[in-house]
Amino acid sequence: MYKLVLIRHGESTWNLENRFTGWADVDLTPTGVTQAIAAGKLLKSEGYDFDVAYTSVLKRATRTLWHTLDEMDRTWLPVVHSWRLNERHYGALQGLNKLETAKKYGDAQVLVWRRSYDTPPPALAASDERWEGKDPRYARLKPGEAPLTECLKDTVDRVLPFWNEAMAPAIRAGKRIVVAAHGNSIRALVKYLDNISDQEIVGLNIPNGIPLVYELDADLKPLRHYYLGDSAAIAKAAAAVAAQGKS
Ligand SMILES: O=C(O)[C@@H](CO)OP(=O)(O)O
Repeated sequence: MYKLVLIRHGESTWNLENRFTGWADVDLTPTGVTQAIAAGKLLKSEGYDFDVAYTSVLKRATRTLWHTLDEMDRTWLPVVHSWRLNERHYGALQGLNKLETAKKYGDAQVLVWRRSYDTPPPALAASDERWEGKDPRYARLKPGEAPLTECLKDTVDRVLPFWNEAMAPAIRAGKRIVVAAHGNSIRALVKYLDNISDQEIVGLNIPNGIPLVYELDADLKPLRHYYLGDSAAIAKAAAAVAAQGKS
């Protein structure tokens, strides 16, 4: 039996301001730092240890990982960054307030933009100064790989090659891995691992900074999964994420 630990980054400044974030590279809030430290303490106290860590190229996930590993006295572990673990790109919604957007376009439209499997939010123009495609961290991407918007299906399509080519082989080789990523890149992975339907995935929300453990069989099929920590607090945190786009 293998174990895989997934952690959504701690609260970010735009989580706090309730803004659509996507590939915008915002930092953790002090609460977010506290959550990441608590995740490390919890993992350590429950006897978890890792051989390699994976994260995105965004600082809210990277710093979450650093704080978590620091608490575990594992800052020396190899850390692999991939843009494929980035948050789902939020297109032209990036930077807008979720509540104000719900008041303007309605809760139903915002739910489609936030959670539908295959309807992307309106795209950014490549000429828009908010577009990240020209940032040096994306210089090695092939033309067309840096998105202008993404639905969850697009995120699944770009996360899976990284799962298949990096994470799954590492797990099979006996490496204990931890992944610090984002609400929707984790939803993409969970959808694939648990074979969740396009309809059901709409209702799945990942809370900030709480380790999600997957136990996998020899074929990397999930046997069970669970969050570490207080289940009532975790359910409340997931419900709060679901409510962010309601007017
Ligand atoms: O804004 C975002 O990029 C994500 C995660 O914070 O939000 P949502 O839960 O609306 O997908």
